[in-house]
Amino acid sequence: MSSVPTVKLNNGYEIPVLGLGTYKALGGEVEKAVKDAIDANYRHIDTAYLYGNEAEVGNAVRAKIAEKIIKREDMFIVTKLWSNFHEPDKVEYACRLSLKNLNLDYIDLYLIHWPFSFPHISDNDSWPVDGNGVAIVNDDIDILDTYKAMERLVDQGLVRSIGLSNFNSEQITHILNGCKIKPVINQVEFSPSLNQRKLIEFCKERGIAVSAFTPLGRPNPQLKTPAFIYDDSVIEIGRKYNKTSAQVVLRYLIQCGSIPIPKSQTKERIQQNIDVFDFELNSDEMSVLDQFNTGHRIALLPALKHSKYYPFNIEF
Ligand SMILES: NC(=O)C1=CN([C@@H]2O[C@H](COP(=O)(O)OP(=O)(O)OC[C@H]3O[C@@H](n4cnc5c(N)ncnc54)[C@H](OP(=O)(O)O)[C@@H]3O)[C@@H](O)[C@H]2O)C=CC1
Ligand SMILES: O=C1CO[C@H](CO)[C@@H](O)[C@@H]1O
Repeated sequence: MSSVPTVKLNNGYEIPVLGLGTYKALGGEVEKAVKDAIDANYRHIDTAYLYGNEAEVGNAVRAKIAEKIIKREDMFIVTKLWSNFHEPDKVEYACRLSLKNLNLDYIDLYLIHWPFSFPHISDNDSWPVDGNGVAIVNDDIDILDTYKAMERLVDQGLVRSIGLSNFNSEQITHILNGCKIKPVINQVEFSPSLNQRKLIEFCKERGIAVSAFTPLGRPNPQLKTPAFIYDDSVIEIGRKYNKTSAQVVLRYLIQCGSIPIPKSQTKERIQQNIDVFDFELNSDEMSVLDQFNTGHRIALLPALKHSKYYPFNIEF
């Protein structure tokens, strides 16, 4: 089994160009998925404090280290600061909670999960709402102040790299204008229906890599959505290379310059999703995939539209 190609980040660390997503994968299932992924040669795992599965992800990684299948330094573990820990003096506390959950000595990449923030009511009140069920935001915390607290985690050796997630171009600029340590990555939703070419170009010019979440658009076999998974033109391209439409899509996203993190807890799909390094789409085939760009966003979080840090009120 050959290793997955890597992308060199702006601080010199390398990240495998494809990773395993874990949102909604819980308990024994996620532990098994991460073990299956490591056996299938994944070395990059994406989790978050919000997902409530850091402990299981860490268990799987440590089990594979104990089996001598991997060493800690072979793995690239990503987790994220949730929005109720944006107060600068809460950031180290949150990071230590994640480290404790993972039961690892350091995190490879720690991301600010979203630019908007919530008040910290308790560690596990992740989506505080008022008496009418309306989201409570805390717009008094400047994302740069949160980011500066993240920088201190690098200085302390708790995390190797820091980055952003769901940040738009203006928010990235705000960070770049005041930071000491450049973010290495902005993790955003990116699939053929939400073609992030402008944001990728913007990030690339500034030395920031882009990882692609919800890369498969969360396929629904009953509804046959998203179209790019079930469309005959994509299935046809797959047939030419003996690949599924999901593999064609992941290949497309990699060739667009992103780092996709498809989630699966099904062994066969985990194996399938990483088996995308023995073919290349030509420019006509890339154009077929480009045609699915409707701008449809799954992670829209409309309840937060009124926050001054909501990222989707400008073009990119
Ligand atoms: N930073 C952020 O705000 C966000 C980050 N993320 C991260 O990105 C990851 C991926 O995104 P996610 O939203 O989970 O969506 P995905 O687009 O990765 O879709 C996941 C779904 O696709 C199914 N699937 C996986 N592989 C295949 C395949 N080859 N063929 C058909 N179906 C398949 C999975 O089923 P099954 O598991 O049953 O195999 C699951 O139901 C998340 O898990 C999370 O780690 C996601 C959203 C937001
Ligand atoms: O990581 C995440 C998983 O998906 C959720 C909803 O679609 C997002 O809100 C969240 O950021």
